[in-house]
Amino acid sequence: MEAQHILPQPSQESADLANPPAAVECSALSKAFGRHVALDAIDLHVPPGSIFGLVGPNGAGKTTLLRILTGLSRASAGSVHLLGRELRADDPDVRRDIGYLPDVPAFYDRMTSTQALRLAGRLSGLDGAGLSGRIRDTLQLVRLEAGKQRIGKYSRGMRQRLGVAQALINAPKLLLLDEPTSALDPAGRKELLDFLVTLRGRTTVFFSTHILSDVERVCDHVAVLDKGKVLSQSTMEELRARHGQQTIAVEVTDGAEQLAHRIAQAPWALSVRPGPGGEIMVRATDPVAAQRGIPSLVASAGIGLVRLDSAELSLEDVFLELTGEPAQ
Ligand SMILES: Nc1ncnc2c1ncn2[C@@H]1O[C@H](COP(=O)(O)OP(=O)(O)OP(=O)(O)O)[C@@H](O)[C@H]1O
Repeated sequence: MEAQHILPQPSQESADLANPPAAVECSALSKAFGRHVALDAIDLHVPPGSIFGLVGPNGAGKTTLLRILTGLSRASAGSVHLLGRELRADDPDVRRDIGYLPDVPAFYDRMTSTQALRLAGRLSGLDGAGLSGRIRDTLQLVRLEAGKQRIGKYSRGMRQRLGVAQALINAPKLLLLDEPTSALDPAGRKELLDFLVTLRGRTTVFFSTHILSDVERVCDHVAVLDKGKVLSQSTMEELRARHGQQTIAVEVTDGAEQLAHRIAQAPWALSVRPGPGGEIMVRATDPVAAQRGIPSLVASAGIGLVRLDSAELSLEDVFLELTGEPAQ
C-alpha cells in the first residue's frame, strides 16, 4: 500500500507547537450499562503521532471506549480530550479530524465502493473534484476497484478494506480502528499493518485488538485493558523492560518441578510458572533477593544450574502476568 497521497500533510500550526496536545486524553472515564461497569475510571494518554495498541481480552471494554471516543456513545462520568479539545455532544467539530473504523463496518449493500466513499466524504464536508481525487486514491490504497460491483457482494476482507478507506477519506489526524485486522487473512493483515506503519509520526493511530503479535509488529505504545480497567500503559520497550526485570528465568539440569515448588515457598516469590523454553519463570517482589536466593535453592535440591537471567518477555508473557489469562 502506498500512502503519500492520502496522508494528512504536517501542518505549520502543529510544527510550531513545542508540545502538541495528546491525541487522546481520558480522565477518570467511566461507562456503566445498568449495573454493569464496562469502563471503570480509566486514565489514558495517547501521545500525538504514536501507533498505540489497546489490547484486552473479549469483554474488556475496548469497543465501549472507542464508541465513546467517536461520540457514538456517551460516558457515564469523566472527560475526554481529542487533539487538545474536549469531546462534547454539542461540539461536533471535535470529530472533524477523526477517522473511525468500527469492529463491523456497516454499508448500504446496494451502493458501490465509490458511492459509499462519496457519501462518507460529503458527511465529512468534502465535495467536488477534491473528493473525487481522494476517493480514487483511497480505493487504490486499499486495493479495491472503483467499478460497478455492489458492496453486498463483497467478502468480509473487502468490506474491512472499504472500512479503512472510509476512515481515511477525510485525511484524519487521529485514526481510531476497532479490531482492524480480525476479519483479514494473514496476507491482508500484514498489508494493513505495514500500511499503518507508514502513518507513524503523521497521523496518530489508535487501534484495539486481542491479537498481540499485531501490537508487537507495529505499535510503539501499548495499553492493557481488562475488565474495564487500564492495567498498564507505556511504550513497548518500557513495558517489556519493567516486567522483564521483575521476572527471572531459571534453567536447571533436571528436577525443575521440584525446584519450582521450593522457589514458590520463598518470601520474595510472587508467581512461579513454566516458561516457553522449558525454564522456570519466577516473578519476584525483590528481584535482587531472588537472584541471590535461587542458586542456594538449586544447590540444596542437589541439581545443576544452567542459566539464571532476567527474562526476555514477549507481550504474550506480559499480558499473562497482568491479566492472569493467556490472550485469546
Ligand atoms: N450496549 C450494552 N449493553 C449492556 N452491556 C454492554 C453493552 N455494550 C457492551 N456491554 C458490556 O460491556 C463489556 C465490555 O464490552 P465491549 O464490547 O466494550 O468489550 P470488548 O473489549 O470490545 O470485547 P470484544 O473484543 O469481545 O468486542 C462487556 O461485558 C459487554 O457485555
